[in-house]
Amino acid sequence: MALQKQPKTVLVADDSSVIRTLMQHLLKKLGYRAITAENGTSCIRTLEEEPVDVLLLDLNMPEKDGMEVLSWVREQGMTLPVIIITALEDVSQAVQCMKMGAYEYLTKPVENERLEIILRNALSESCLKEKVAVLEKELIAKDLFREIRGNSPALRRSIDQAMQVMETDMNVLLNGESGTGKELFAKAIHHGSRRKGGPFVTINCAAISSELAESLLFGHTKGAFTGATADHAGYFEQADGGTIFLDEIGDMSLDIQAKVLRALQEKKIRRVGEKKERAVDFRLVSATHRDFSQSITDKSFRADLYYRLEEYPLYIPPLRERQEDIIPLAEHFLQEFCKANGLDTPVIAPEALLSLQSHPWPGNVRELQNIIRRAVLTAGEGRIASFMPQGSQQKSTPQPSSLPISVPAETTPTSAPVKPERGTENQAILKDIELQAIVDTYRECGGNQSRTAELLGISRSTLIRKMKRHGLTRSVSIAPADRKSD
Ligand SMILES: Nc1ncnc2c1ncn2[C@@H]1O[C@H](COP(=O)(O)OP(=O)(O)OP(=O)(O)O)[C@@H](O)[C@H]1O
Repeated sequence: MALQKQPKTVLVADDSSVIRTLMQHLLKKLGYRAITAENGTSCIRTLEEEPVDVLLLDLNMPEKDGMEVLSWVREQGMTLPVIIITALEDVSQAVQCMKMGAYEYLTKPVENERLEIILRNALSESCLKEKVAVLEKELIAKDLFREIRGNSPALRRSIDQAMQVMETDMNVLLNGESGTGKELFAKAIHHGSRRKGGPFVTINCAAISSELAESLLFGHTKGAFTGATADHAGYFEQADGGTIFLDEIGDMSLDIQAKVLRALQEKKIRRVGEKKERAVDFRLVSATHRDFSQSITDKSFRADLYYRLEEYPLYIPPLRERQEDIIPLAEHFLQEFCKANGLDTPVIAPEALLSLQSHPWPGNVRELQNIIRRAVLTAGEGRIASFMPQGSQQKSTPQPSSLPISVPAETTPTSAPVKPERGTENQAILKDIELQAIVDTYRECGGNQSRTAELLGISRSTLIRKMKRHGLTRSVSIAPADRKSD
């Protein structure tokens, strides 16, 4: 069933009940929804309470007159067209109204046909303006978030939320695994805020010792402690007028947490060794990969600070939750790295691309970026045949006990050997990747060989040969309890 178009709402503000009734009648005939106000005060109240598309405004009204209403409309930043309808033609008044942003100035009596045309034009113009404003906003957002590649629904949701909050001054808590792009989000939020002209100061809380934290965050005066040879402004002061980004905030000591809470509540800080307080105007964006509920339960993180930090919680999904982004990101990193280093861009073999999609990416986008860079450096003949697992992958590499198919210990995938000859190294890596791809796909297909072969793009007999070569037996055990029985 087609949705019915909602009629546009026209507010008629006029102290004459005759005019209001006549106008209401005419507007209804023209297909508009007409509402009325008998003076300036009730006109403003109506504008505050409900959406109005056009305002037909009389100038001479009791309480607040039309000019006052018009200036209130503009002060509020309302963009609706205001059509002045007045009894007396007064050129200087008309000029003043137009200067104040009125759409049209008409004198009574107004011909019905004329009013009809003016209303239609005013509405289509304001509709056009709205569309331009939406497009402008989209363009700005595209530019702000252009560094954040990927178009998966999960990532788009995070970007949309960041766009909603960026123009406000709310504290944002970014939550996501390491390497998901939290810092990129923090930067985009800063650049999309009214503070964009101010500084963006980043601190990794995990990287500063608790002894130094106070002085680094809040500054110190000369002589405050041994080695304090000069006055020093801390990170909060440096962020004055801008945004402070506290990365890994879950690693902050309880002592510093109390001081950060105070700074957030009072918007004032005190340098170490100084009595007076200094006012600082900052917005706080913080990030963590932790589950705070645990830290709050075990009292390693203050609940009151947590609630302040997460005025707006923003979740950044791990790469494995946005499969659609893996290949576009890989291609982007490939182009970017080759361009930056003046290298020819190699092509990626289809099986290598496939292996990217079956990897769980514990190091997220950072891991993908590193793997692509390393693959470019080791690519032979302009072709990336396979990807080198990163050191961090070791953790995620399935061990025999966690595999759905039995793998002899000596053939368990490993990360690259420490420093073998290049040829041997590449062979070992290729072997690892192949084994990994087979194991992952086999598990995904619930032990169905034909389906596994199809997904891997090889024949069933090749799959069986490869499984034999890697020492993989066909005894499949999908349930964890069964695994050891192979
Ligand atoms: N969507 C993305 N598009 C392009 N590059 C990305 C994207 N996400 C992350 N990166 C890149 O991955 C790397 C890690 O990103 P970033 O430092 O923002 O992650 P993080 O979540 O803050 O990590 P950590 O928690 O370890 O500090 C950076 O080089 C960043 O440029």
